[in-house]
Amino acid sequence: MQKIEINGGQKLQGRVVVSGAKNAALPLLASALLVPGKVAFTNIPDLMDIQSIKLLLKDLGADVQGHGHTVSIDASDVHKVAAEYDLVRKMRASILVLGPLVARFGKARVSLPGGCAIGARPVDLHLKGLEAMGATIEIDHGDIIATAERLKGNDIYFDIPTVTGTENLMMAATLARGTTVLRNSAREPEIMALANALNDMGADVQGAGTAVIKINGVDHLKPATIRVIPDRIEAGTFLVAAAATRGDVLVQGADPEHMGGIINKLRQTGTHVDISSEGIRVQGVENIGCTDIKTLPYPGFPTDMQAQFMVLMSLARGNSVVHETIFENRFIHVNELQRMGADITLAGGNYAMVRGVEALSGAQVMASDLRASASLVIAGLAARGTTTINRVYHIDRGYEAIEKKLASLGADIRRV
Ligand SMILES: CC(=O)N[C@H]1[C@@H](OP(=O)(O)OP(=O)(O)OC[C@H]2O[C@@H](n3ccc(=O)[nH]c3=O)[C@H](O)[C@@H]2O)O[C@H](CO)[C@@H](O)[C@@H]1O
Ligand SMILES: C=C(OP(=O)(O)O)C(=O)O
Repeated sequence: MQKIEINGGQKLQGRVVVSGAKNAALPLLASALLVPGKVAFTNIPDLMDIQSIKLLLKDLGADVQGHGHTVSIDASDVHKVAAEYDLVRKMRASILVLGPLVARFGKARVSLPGGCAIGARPVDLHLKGLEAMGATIEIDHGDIIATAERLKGNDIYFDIPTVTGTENLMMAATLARGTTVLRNSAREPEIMALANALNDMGADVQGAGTAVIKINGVDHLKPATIRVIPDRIEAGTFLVAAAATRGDVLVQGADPEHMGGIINKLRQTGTHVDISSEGIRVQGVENIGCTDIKTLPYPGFPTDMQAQFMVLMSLARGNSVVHETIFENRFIHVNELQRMGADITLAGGNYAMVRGVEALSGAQVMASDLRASASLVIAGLAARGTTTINRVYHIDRGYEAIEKKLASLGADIRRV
C-alpha cells in the first residue's frame, strides 16, 4: 500500500494551479444520464472518484470517452439502471445516479450507501423527496429501488440542507411533469454549477444558490459542453498549507467568490490574503493567531476544510475551539495530530479545544478519510522531521497529483 513521506520544515513558495472541483464534477457527470446524446466536459479533475463514476456510468451502458481533464458521456444507449454495491461502496456520491435514472428511465436500483468514517450519512431526504415526486421506494437486500412512470413536480422541504440530496432532486425534477420547488436547499457553489449546466442542456432551473430552487420540468434535455468550476476545497487546502509553513503561495484560478468562509478565517489568524484576477495569494506570518471555527452549510465555514484548519490552529499562539456541526464523527484526524505533538482535547458534543504548540514533530500516521489525509499532509509539511502517512489512497479520491503540486512549491514530499 502506498505511503506519502514528507520531510517537513520547508516554507511553501510559488504558484500552483487549482484543479476542477471534485464535488462539482461528480453530479455533472451523473447528469449526463438525463441526456440522450453526447455531453462534453472540460476541466474534469484527474482523481479516483472521477474514475469511479466513469466506471459506474460505463457499467450502466453509457459511452464514456476521454481521460485526463476532458471527458464526454453519451447516455443514448443506457441498458442497465442498477448501480452495484462494489461501485457505490467505493464512493458514496454514486447515489447521484439515482435521480437521473428514475427521471429518464422510470426505474433505478442503487445500492444503499453505508455509513463511512466521518458519520452515518443517511440518504432519507433524497428518498423522501423522490417519493413526494410520485416515486415508489423500496429497500430490497440493501438496494434502493425507485420506480415512477413519470415523476411529478411537488413542493419539497428539506429538514436539513443536503448537498447531494438537493442535486439529486434538482436533476430528477428537470424531466418531471410540472413544477418542483425545493425549499431549504443547500446553497453550495457546486449546486449553482449543476443548475447552470442543466439549463445549458435545456432544463428550466431557477434560484440555485439560494434556499428555494424552482424547476419547471421539460420533456427532453439535449447535449451541451460544460466546464467544471475550480475546486474551492483543494484551493483552501493549499492556502492553509502555505499559512502553516509560513510560506507565500498563489493559488491560480481559485475563485474567491466561493471561498468567503475560508478567506475570512485565514485573515482572522493574521495571515495575509490577497485576491487578484489570477487567483488567491497567501503570505504566512510567524505568529499565527488563534481563531474559533464552526462548520456550517455554505456560505458558512466548510466541514471539508475543518481538519486542515485544525492543523493551523495547532500551530497558533493561543487556544481555539473547533465545532463540527455537519458530521457526527469528523475528528478522526485528532488522534494522529496528537501523535505529531498537537495539543487537542475532544470536549464532546463535537467540540475540540486546540492549544497552539511551538512546533509539530514528524511521525508515522494513518489517514482515515479524504480531508483527514489532507490535514496530515499539511501537518507533515509544517512539522520538524519526517512524517510518513499510511493509507494514502484516501487522498487520491479528491486531490489531483498532490505530491507533485506540493513539490513544485518546494515541499520535500514523495510517494513510497
Ligand atoms: C460529493 C459531495 O458533494 N460531497 C459533499 C456533500 O456530501 P453529502 O451531500 O453527502 O452531505 P449532505 O449535505 O447531504 O450532509 C449534510 C448533513 O445532512 C445529513 N443528511 C443528509 C442527507 C439525508 O438524506 N439525510 C441526512 O440526515 C448528513 O448526515 C449530514 O449530517 O456535502 C458535505 C457537506 O458539505 C461535504 O462534506 C461533502 O464533501
Ligand atoms: C466528504 C467528502 O466527500 P464525499 O462526500 O464524496 O465522501 C469530501 O469531499 O470531503
